[in-house]
Parts: sequence; C-alpha cells; structure tokens
Amino acid sequence: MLKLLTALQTRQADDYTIVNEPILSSELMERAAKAFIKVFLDRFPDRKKHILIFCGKGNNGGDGLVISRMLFDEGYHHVHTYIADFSEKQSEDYLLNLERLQQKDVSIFYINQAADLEFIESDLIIDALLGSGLNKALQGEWEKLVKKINKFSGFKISVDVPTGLPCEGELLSEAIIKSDLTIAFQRPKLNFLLPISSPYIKEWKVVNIGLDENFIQSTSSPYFWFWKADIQKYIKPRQAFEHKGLLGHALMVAGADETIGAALLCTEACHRSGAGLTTALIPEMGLRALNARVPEAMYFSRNNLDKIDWLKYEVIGIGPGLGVSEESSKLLNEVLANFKKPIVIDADAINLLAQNHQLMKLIPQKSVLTPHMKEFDRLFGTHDSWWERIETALKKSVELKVYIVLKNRYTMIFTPEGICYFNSSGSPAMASGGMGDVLTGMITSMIAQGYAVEKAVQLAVFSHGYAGEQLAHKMYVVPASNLIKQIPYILRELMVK
Ligand SMILES: NC(=O)C1=CN([C@@H]2O[C@H](COP(=O)(O)OP(=O)(O)OC[C@H]3O[C@@H](n4cnc5c(N)ncnc54)[C@H](OP(=O)(O)O)[C@@H]3O)[C@@H](O)[C@H]2O)[C@@H](O)CC1
Ligand SMILES: Nc1ncnc2c1ncn2[C@@H]1O[C@H](COP(=O)(O)OP(=O)(O)O)[C@@H](O)[C@H]1O
Ligand SMILES: [K+]
Repeated sequence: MLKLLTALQTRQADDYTIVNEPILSSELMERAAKAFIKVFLDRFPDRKKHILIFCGKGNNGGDGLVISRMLFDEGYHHVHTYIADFSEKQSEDYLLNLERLQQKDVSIFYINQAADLEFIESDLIIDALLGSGLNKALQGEWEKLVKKINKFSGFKISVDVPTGLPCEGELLSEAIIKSDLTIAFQRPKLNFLLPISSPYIKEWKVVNIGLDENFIQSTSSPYFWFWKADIQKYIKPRQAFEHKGLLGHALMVAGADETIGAALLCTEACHRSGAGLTTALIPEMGLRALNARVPEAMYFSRNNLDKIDWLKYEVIGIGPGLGVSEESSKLLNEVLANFKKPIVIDADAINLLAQNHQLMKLIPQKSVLTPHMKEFDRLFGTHDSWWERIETALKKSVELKVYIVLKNRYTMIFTPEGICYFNSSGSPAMASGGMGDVLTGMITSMIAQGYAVEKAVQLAVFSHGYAGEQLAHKMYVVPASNLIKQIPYILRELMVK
C-alpha cells in the first residue's frame, strides 16, 4: 500500500531526505535524473535520435540539464537543450548543472520569447520546463511556449509531471504539455489518477529516487494506492475441511424483465468468485436463463418474499438491472427494512436511493455503494469536477459509515474511516456494458466468504481489474462474460505467491 502525496508533501519528503540521509540536493537531483535515464535508455536505445530538451530555471529545469548531460555521456549526440529564460529567478541546482553541462560539447539555446522558437523536427522532446513547483496558471510567454511545443511532432516525455499540470487539485488552465510519456519521481501525482489528466498524459511511469519511505509513511494523507502484493497478503486458500456451508450464502437481488442479463452476470460472478452458495432473487421469467447459465445458483421467487428467511444470508447484493419500477422500489424497501448485515448496493438500487433519500438512513453500517460517476452524482448531487466528487465521497462514506466504490480507470474506494484507496489494476478494454454488474457479484461474494468488508472490496476491485487487464493482452475489448470465466483462475494466480 503506497501512501500518495501532495506536491507540498513531496517537497517535505525531498527536504527530509536531504537532511537525514544525508544527501546534497544536487546529488538527489542526480539520482532523479539517473532514474529517468534508466527508463529512457530502455525505451529509446537508438543513439541517433534527434532530441530536444526544454528546461525551466527551477529544479525541474535542473533535472533537464542533468538529463541532457547524461544523454551526452551515453552517446546521444543529436541533443539540443533549450532554456526558457523568462525570469531572473533560478535555483541553485539549476545553476550548478548549467555550469556542468557547459563543460560538455552540447548546444544550449536560450528562449527569450516563444515567438523566437522556430518549428524544429525531432524524434523526441523532453519536457523539463516546470514540475511540482507550479503555483499558478501558465500565462504570457510560458503559455505561448507550451502551446507551441504541443504542436511539435516529436514524442513528448515529461520529467516528473507535464508542465502546467498541477500535481493535485483543479486544472489552472489548458496550457499544459500533452505528454506521450510522463516519468514521475517516487509516486504518481494524484491528478494522474483522475480523468482530468487524460488529455495530458498518455502513459505514466514512476521511478524510485530514494526519498525516505519512513518519512512518507508518517505524513498524513487520506490517499493510498494498492496493488497485487497488497491483495496477495490476505487472499485465503481453501482449507481442508471447508465446505459450502462455511463459505457464505449470498443473495443477489437483481434483474427486471428487460434486464435479466445483468442479474445473470452478477449472480454468475458471485458464484465464480467462490461464495459457498448463491441465490438469485430475480423475476420468474429469468428462471430458465438462470438454470441454463448458472445451474449452480439457486432461485428464490419474488412471489414468496414474505416467506424469505433473511438470516440465512451473509450478504445481499442488490441493483444490477433491477429497474426503478414500483416493484423494484418495494424490493429495496424490503431488503433495507429486514437485512441488517452489509448490503452491496449498485446501479438501480442507487438510483432508487437517489429518488428517496429517506432510505439512506436504513443502509446497514459497512455496506458498500458502487456507483459510477453518473450514479454518484444522482445520489449526492451534481459535481463540477472530480475533486469535488472526491470531497463529497470522503465526507459521505464517513457520515453514512459505508464504503463507496467510485468506479473509474483507477477505481476509488472510500472508507468509513475517511481513507481513499486508488486501485491500480484495470484496462480501458473493460469499458463495456455489464462490467459493473460483474464487480457487484464479486464484492458480494468476497463478503459472503467472510473477508472483512474493506478487504473484500479491495480484493474484488483489484482482481476484477486484474482479470480485465490480463484478458486485454489477448482481446480488443473484454466482454463481461469473458471476465467472469476468468475469475477463478485469476484468484488462484493471486493466491499462489
Ligand atoms: N530536491 C528536490 O526538491 C528535488 C526536486 N526535483 C525536481 O524539482 C521539481 C520541483 O522543482 P521546483 O520546486 O524548483 O519547481 P519547478 O517546478 O521547477 O518550478 C520552478 C519555479 O517556477 C515558478 N513557477 C511556478 N508556476 C509558474 C507559472 N505558472 N508560470 C511561471 N513560473 C512559474 C515558481 O517560481 P515562483 O513563481 O515561486 O517565483 C517555481 O518555483 C520537481 O518536479 C522535480 O522535477 C528532483 O530533482 C528531485 C529532487
Ligand atoms: N477505462 C477503464 N479502465 C479501467 N476500468 C474500467 C474502464 N472503464 C470501465 N472500467 C471498469 O468497468 C466497470 C464499469 O462499471 P459500470 O459503469 O457500472 O458498468 P455497467 O453499468 O455496464 O455494468 C467498472 O468496474 C470500471 O472500473
Ligand atoms: K515537466
């Protein structure tokens, strides 16, 4: 689990590392540039490439100058270094590295105004103009320069963060370098994980520059990043004497006449994720399809709802394809009135809550809401930006004592303790109908099997994305049904260390 930092906290981690390692700030810059170069050499080993490096006069520019020197030493001799000379201010390490670069046989050009910069053909462009020190929108010559560079044809690589993109918080303007690859130091910036960065970052990579991890762990941040190793720590193998009765009974309340498919998807996903027993409370017209598609699942008729023994179930998943009819509304009311263990609330169940906020009071503690962006806004009101949505989600998950799974490229899990976990797995090949229904089935299944809700949600969200990612190596698009088939194999792979 990696703690994610703001720009200010990263600067504090830089400062702490410099004093406590101890290491000179110029040596830390050297280390950062070296980490950048390692990735660069791997990706662009051809020494004949024509490269432009654009540097500012702060520490991001300092990095650029070290990178220029290191490229020269590595045998790249078609490198032109440009310095944006728009202000008197310059950092000490920038100056030191300018002197060091001047010892080499490299060409350095100063840009006094963006208009002086002619269009230059190049293969690669390295953007080291501004980094995490950005403190206002780019204006004047800065804005003109960035817009001009964006029109250049070379493959653009940003150092630490694309120039003009704030590390966190709202965009300040649209004058931002559109990078093809961003190589960030120590941690991804929070904005990399949100759709707002998408026009500016095609791909990002993080390199370790040896900042003090103990210090980072001690900083206070609600944001975390989780990945395979975190899940592998607690995924449980089946035990010798376990039987279906010990592995939880899940009830899926889903489907309407026109949307039985969603009910089948979540039920099958629940079963294939390992719940001991799965019962589907679906419209009667879906029974044949259920028996054909998931013969292992049981059926409970909606006509017999008055006879249901709610205590039989460890968890209920409700919502996929449920519709927002009067009948669906009654079902949700019944579930909320009678079931006191965690409920996984998705899709139309969320839409029904949005129509009747009074019901929110009935949601059992530690339940899980799994909205996509639109469902989230229906439930909690319109938001103008992702950062506003994050603020609401942090607040509402604490207030309602529930987990909110806000689905996205990097799905966010908000906890009743006020933490936001970003999931690392997933692929755009998963962007197709039914994928969320599968996730609901998986979360429900993990809770049924006895994982603590937080772990169940993390395990399901990660393995869902991981399965999609693996299939995306072989498939242009990953249909939800294919992902379901993959679940037991993926869980096994994660279980075997
Ligand atoms: N030891 C370390 O700390 C390490 C740091 N490292 C590297 O340092 C980078 C951070 O460097 P940095 O703090 O010097 O800031 P940087 O982004 O170069 O900006 C420079 C100055 O630009 C100015 N400015 C800001 N916004 C502006 C705007 N819109 N338009 C015009 N000007 C604007 C602002 O000056 P001000 O406005 O305050 O006068 C700011 O101070 C980081 O991303 C990483 O690459 C690594 O080497 C690892 C070790
Ligand atoms: N670009 C993407 N990258 C990674 N995961 C994605 C992407 N697009 C969608 N997903 C995942 O697919 C699922 C879609 O859920 P949802 O929007 O509820 O779909 P549906 O309503 O069709 O079932 C979510 O888990 C989401 O994280
Ligand atoms: K940059």
